[in-house]
Amino acid sequence: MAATAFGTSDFIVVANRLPVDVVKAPDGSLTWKEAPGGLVTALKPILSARNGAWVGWPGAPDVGDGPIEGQDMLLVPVKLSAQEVQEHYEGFSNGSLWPLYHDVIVKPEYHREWWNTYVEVNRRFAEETAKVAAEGATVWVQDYQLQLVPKMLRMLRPDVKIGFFLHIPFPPVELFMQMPWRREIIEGILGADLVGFHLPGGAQNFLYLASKLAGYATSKNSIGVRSKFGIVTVGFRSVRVGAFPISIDSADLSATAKLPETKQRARALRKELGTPEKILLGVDRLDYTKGIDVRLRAIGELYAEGRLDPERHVFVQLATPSRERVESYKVMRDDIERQVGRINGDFGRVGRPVVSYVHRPVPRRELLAFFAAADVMLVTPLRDGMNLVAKEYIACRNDSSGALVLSEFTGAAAELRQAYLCNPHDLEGVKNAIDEAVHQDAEDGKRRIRSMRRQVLQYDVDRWARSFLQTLAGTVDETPA
Ligand SMILES: Nc1ncnc2c1ncn2[C@@H]1O[C@H](COP(=O)(O)OP(=O)(O)O)[C@@H](O)[C@H]1O
Ligand SMILES: O=P(O)(O)OC[C@H]1O[C@H](O[C@H]2O[C@H](CO)[C@@H](O)[C@H](O)[C@H]2O)[C@H](O)[C@@H](O)[C@@H]1O
Repeated sequence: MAATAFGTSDFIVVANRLPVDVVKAPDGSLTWKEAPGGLVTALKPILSARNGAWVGWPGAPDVGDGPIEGQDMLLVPVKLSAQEVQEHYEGFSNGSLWPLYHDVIVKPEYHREWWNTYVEVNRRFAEETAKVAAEGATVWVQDYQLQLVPKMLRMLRPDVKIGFFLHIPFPPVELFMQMPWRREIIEGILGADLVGFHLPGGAQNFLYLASKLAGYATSKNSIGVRSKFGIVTVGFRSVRVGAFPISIDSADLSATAKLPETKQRARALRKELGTPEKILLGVDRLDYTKGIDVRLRAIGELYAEGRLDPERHVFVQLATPSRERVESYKVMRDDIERQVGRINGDFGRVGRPVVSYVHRPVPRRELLAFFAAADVMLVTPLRDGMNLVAKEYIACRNDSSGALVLSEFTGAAAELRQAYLCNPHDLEGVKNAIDEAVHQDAEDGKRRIRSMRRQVLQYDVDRWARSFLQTLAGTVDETPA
């Protein structure tokens, strides 16, 4: 699959963001920087290997028109005005859909203007994609920001094969029914030939809604892990619906973590942190779904109860800025920074904070050195579609040392059963999981990490993409579960 000489492509990823963001320097010049989040981490190696095209928003309002060659792929920018960014991205995508699909952790807001702009922006994405898709191309539409694109694209280009993958949880019917435009969303997604979710539960929720809300006939079979799927009959078409848990480029991460320079940097980090006995680490986009506040509360109480020792145990939280203009994100940032200050005030000393907090993205190599240095990784979301960070940490533990504390409310918990699993709503449970992980028996710890490494190294991002794309192409067994 490749971009053709005529500016069209036979393999296209359509995602809200391009894999790089345009940044405007004070002198007006434009540069590119890596876009945040797991969707980009996962899809970049897939598209580079296939030399396809990526249609997406460039993260800035005023980039030039037309496709851009680069990054082993054709980048097709969809320009959005400031108002469209506000109403489509910050508004409907991250003020309505994101909280609704993440268990209403904050209250979703529903505004007709946001919805109207969501429809318009989805239409623009569909039109741009229709222009660059070669005859019979495969188009893979990504995520909640673009749920109407499959249907719109099918109307414009009935010749292309359309896949849709949702990177976040798909909620149960009781929550989804809140959505004022619920039927339009289900119909939009059903424009695809194949609809993928991380977990069988999301696929089941979707099948149920397609039948009960939109009245389509669905296969009654239950969906198992990976290649089993259900069917929705839409007119003369069959739409397959299944679970495809995403993963990471495990071998590449493992190899980079093994490099002498990564190990050296990991040793240097330990020194910079005051050579503690144990380093605890959190790595997240600064998002209220990630449970950063929960882990800080747990750590504060563990220091207060003497179960963690400020002289021997330090915590590092790396937080990438995210959706900073959305009010709930501002409120959460203030809360987290207040908690960091309080814990350091109570338990740190001058020149030796117990919590080191960084509010900016860390370069990839540096991040891997942190994973290699961390004795205990804390992943405590209140809800998360998958959570690639948990898998990245495991891939970097080449000597099988370390421990993972993992929320049951992540997609990753379905695969990483040997983690110290916890319920993020149960503070004592989170504290106990952290305590156990910090004080684990070394041999038991190795057994756990080895077992998780087998899973992560075997089922990598390439297998994820291949299993989705082969199902879309109809080259795998189509017998439902
Ligand atoms: N502070 C950070 N610096 C650099 N990369 C980060 C940082 N926080 C998260 N990342 C990267 O972003 C991705 C996050 O993916 P994931 O855990 O699936 O959650 P999400 O996509 O919701 O942000 C991972 O590849 C992770 O390594
Ligand atoms: O584009 P942003 O608004 O900056 O947000 C970043 C991405 O966040 C979400 O990531 C999800 O995808 C991951 C990979 O499948 C998954 O592991 C994680 O659980 C999800 O939260 C979002 O879904 C993406 O669209 C964003 O680009």
